Amino acid sequence: MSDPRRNSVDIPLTKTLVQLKRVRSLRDPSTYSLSKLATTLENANWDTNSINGVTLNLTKAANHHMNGGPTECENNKTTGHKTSYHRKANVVKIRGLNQNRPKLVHKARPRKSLDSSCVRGISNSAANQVEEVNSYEKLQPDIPGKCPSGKGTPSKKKLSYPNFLKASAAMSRVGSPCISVSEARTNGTDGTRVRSNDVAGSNFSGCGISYCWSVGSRYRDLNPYSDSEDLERPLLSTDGTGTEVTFKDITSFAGTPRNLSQKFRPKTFNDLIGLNVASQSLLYSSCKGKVAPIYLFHGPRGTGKTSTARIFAASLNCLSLEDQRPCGFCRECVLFQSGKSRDVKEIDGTKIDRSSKVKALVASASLVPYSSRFRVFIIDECHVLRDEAWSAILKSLDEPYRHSVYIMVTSDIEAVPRSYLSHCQKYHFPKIKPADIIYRLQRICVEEGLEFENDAIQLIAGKSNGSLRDAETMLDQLGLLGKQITVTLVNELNGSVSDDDLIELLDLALSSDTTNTVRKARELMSSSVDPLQLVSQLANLIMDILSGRCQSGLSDISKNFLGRYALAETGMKRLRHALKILSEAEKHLRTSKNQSTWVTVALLQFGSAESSLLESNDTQSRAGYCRDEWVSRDNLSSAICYACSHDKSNCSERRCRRLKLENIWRRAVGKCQSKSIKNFLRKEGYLSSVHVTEELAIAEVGFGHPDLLSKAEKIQNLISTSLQHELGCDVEVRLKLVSSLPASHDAKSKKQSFSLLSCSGRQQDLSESGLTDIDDPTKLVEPPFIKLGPASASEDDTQRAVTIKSTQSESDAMPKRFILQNEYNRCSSKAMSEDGQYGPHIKEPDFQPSCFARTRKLLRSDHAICLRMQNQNKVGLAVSKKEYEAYFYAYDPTYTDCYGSNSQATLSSREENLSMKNSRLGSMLCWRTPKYTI
Ligand SMILES: Nc1ncnc2c1ncn2[C@@H]1O[C@H](COP(=O)(O)OP(=O)(O)OP(=O)(O)O)[C@@H](O)[C@H]1O
Ligand SMILES: [Zn+2]
Repeated sequence: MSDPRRNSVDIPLTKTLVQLKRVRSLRDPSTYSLSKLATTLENANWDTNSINGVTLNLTKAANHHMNGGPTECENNKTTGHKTSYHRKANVVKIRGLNQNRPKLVHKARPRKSLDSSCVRGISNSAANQVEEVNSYEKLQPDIPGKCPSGKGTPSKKKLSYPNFLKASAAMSRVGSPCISVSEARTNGTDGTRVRSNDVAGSNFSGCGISYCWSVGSRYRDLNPYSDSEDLERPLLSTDGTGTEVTFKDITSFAGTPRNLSQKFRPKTFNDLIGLNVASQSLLYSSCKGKVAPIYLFHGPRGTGKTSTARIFAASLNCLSLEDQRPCGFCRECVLFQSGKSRDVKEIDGTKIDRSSKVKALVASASLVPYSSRFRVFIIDECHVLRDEAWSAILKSLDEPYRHSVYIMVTSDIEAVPRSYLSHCQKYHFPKIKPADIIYRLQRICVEEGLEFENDAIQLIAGKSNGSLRDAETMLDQLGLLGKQITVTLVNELNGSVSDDDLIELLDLALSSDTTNTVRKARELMSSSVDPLQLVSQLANLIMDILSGRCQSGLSDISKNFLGRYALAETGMKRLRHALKILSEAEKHLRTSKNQSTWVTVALLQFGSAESSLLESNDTQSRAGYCRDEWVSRDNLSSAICYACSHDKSNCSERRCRRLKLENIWRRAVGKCQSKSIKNFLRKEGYLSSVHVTEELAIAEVGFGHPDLLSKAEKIQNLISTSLQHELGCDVEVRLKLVSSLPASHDAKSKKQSFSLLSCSGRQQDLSESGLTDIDDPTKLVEPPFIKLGPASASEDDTQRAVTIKSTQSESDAMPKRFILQNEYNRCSSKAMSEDGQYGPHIKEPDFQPSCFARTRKLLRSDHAICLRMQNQNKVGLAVSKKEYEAYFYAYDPTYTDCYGSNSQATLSSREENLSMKNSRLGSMLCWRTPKYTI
C-alpha cells in the first residue's frame, strides 16, 4: 500500500539539516545539545554536483553515528525512486533527489518530521535490532554503587559504542509515534507494533501530529522529553573519539541545563517540595497500577505541575519493582531521561488548535505503546484546549484503551469547563511555602558555591510569591553578578524598597507626620519604585508584622518600631487599619493615572482614620458608659477618666466640669417659680450632661424612679425653660430613668457622674465634689462645645446631637483621635452637591488656625456642623440622611495638609452603633488634599 510519506523521504532531511545549521548559528555549542549535531553537520561537506541528489560527506566524528546503521532505505513504493543511504568510508550519499523535488517539498511540508528519510532508514533497519539492544543490560549505564531496580549487584556493564548507536538509531526513529494505517499494518504483521483500535478509520494516513509533539521553542529549550523532530536524532560522541557511551553521555545529550530551574528540576517524587499529598498519591497509583485515564494538575505557576507530570509519566513506565519509582536506571527511565521515550509526549495545548490535530492526538493515544506500559500525554496549558479537543479526548477515554494516560496541566483551572473537570482526577499544586523555598534556595546556593545572606534568601522567597521557579530564576540572576547575594542586591534587582525604608515610611505615616510622610513617599517613588509595588510591599510588611514574623537584619530604628507596634495591642490595631486603607487604595491605584498621589493620600490616612477606629473601638468597649453614662454610675469607682484615659487625679478639667453641671442645675432649678417644683427637681433630679451645639443645647436630666420620671415629664417644658435661661440658648431636655440617684445628690458631697463629651475630646467625669469655684456657665456653650445644625432646624433635627470626642490631652498636640457619636440617623441634609462633589459647606475650606468663625461659616450648612478643638484644631462634620452616611473632615494645623477621614469613625445611636460606611466624600477630600495645603 502506498504510503504518501514515502514520496518525500528525502526532503525533510534536507530541511532538518538546514534547520540545524541555522540553530547552530543561534545556539551556544557548549550548552545546547542541538548544536552538537549541528557542529557535526557543519563539518559536513555538501556535494551538490550529483545530478541525482546530494552527497553528504561527513567527517569522522559525524560518521560515527552511521556505524552499524542501516545502509539502505526501503524502496519508495509510490514513486519508484530509490532512496539509498550509502555508507562508503566517510561519505554518505543520499539519492533520489531529482527534478520533482520542489513539488515533493511542497507536498511533504505538512509532515516533514515524519519523513526524515535517512534516519527513518536507520531506524527501520535497526528495528530488528531493537530487541537486541533494548535489553536492560545493554542500556544499563555504568553507575558504580547504584543498584538498579534493586535487582542485585549494580551492573558494571557498559554499552559498547556501536551497540549503543544501534540502539540509539533504533530509538531515533524520526516522526510521529502515530503510524499510518499502512505502517501500522505493516508493523503489525511482524508483531512489533499494532493499533489497538483504528479509530481514525481507513482514511487515516499518518497522524501528522508531529507539530503537536514538536512543542514550541520554549519547550524545545526546556524539555528534553519533547518529541520534536529536533530531538529525534542519533546520538553523537562529542569528540568523535569515544568508543563507549555511558549514562553520563546520555544525560548530557539531553542538554546542559541553561538555568538553575533546569539544573535542579526534580527527577523523583522525593525531589518535589511541598507536594507530599500529590506525590504520595501519584506514587501509590503508579506502584499499584491504579491509574486513571486522565489527570488534571492545576495550581499557580512554577509550583511543580509540569515536573510532577513528567515524574509521574516516568514512574508509570518505570520497570522497577521497587516502591521508589521512577528508579532512574531501568531502560524506560533512561530512555525517558535522555528524551528518547516514544511513549511520553508533552504537548502544548495551544498546538492542538485544529480538528486534524485533535484527531491525530486521539489516534495516537489509541496506539499501543512502543516499549512502555503506558502512552502518556502531558498536555500543558490545557485550559486553552477547545471544546472539540476536550470532547474527543474524553470520548476516547470511553474506548477500552488501557494504555493511554492524559495528564492535563493548567495554571488557570477556572478556564476549564466544569463538565470536563469532573472527568479528571484533580491535583492541586499550592504555592510553595516560603520556608520550603528558603530551604531549597539555600541548598542550591551551597551546591553552586554562591555566597548569600540568609535575609537575602528570605527576601527572594518572599518575592517569589510561592513560585519556586521564580525564586530559582531570581537566584540565577543574582548569582550572575558574581557577588555575595545580599538584601540590597535583591531589592535592586526587583526595584523594591528595603524593609528599613518601608518601616520608616510606615512609622511616619502612622504618627501622622504629614510633611515627612509625603517627603519619604516621594523619595521612594521617585527612585523608580512603582507605587503599586510600594503599596503591596507595605501591605506585606504589615502582614508580616501582624503575623509575628518579625524581620531579622533590620536597623535599630526598625526594631524600635516593631517594638512599639508589634508588641502593643493598640499598635496592632493601627497596623490592621493601615492594612485596610492600603487594600482600598490598591483598588483605586489600578485604575488611576495618578498613582503616586493615591499612595500618598492613603499614607496620610493612616494616622487620622486609624485613630478614629481606635477610638471607636475604645468607645464600643465602654459603650454603656458613653451612651448611658448619666444612668450608670458603675464607672465612678474607676480610677481612669473615660474622657482622656488618664488617671482621674491627673485630669485637669474634671473638678470644674463637675461643678459647672451642678451649678447649672442648681441655678436653673432656682429660676423655677414654683417652690414645690423647685424642691422636687433639686431633690429628685440631677443634670447629668449637657451637649451644646451652636444654637442648641441638649440637657439630660435623670430621675431615680419611674413615678418621678413621669412626674418630671409633666413639667418638662418648665425644666427646659429654666435651663434655657441659664444657658442662654435653646435647650432640649431629655428625661431619663436612672437606676439610682447618686447618694445625697443634692448635697455638695454627693457623687454625681456625668460625662461631657466636648469637642475638646474630653469626656468629663464630674464625679468629684467639694469644689466651690463656679465658672461662668456661658463658657460651656463656647468651644469646646459643639453646635449642631441650623437654627431653623425642624423638631426632628433638634433631636439630634453630635458629640465629638478626642482622647488627645491638651498638652499633646498629636495625634488627634476623633469619635463621632451621633444620636440621630436621619437628617434632611444634602451633604453632597448635585455633581457628586462634596457640598458647598466644605467647598473651599480655608482653614486658618485662628479663624474658627470662618471655618464654621465655611462648613456650616443645613447639614454640617463645625467645632473647634481646644487647641484650635478644627473638625467638620457633614451628615446625610442616606444610609447613616456621615462625612468626617478634620484639619489639624500641625499638619501641612488637611485630610479627610471617612470610613472609620463610628456613628452611634442610642440603641446601636452604626458604622459609617460611606467613603465617597472621604475619598474626594483625600483626593483634593493638596489643594488645602497651607
Ligand atoms: N514543588 C517543586 N519541587 C521542586 N522543584 C520545583 C517545584 N516547583 C517548581 N520547582 C522548580 O521550578 C521549575 C519549574 O517547575 P514546573 O515547570 O514544574 O512548574 P509548573 O507548575 O509546571 O509551572 P508552569 O505552570 O509555569 O508551567 C522546576 O524545574 C523546579 O526547579
Ligand atoms: Zn525505572
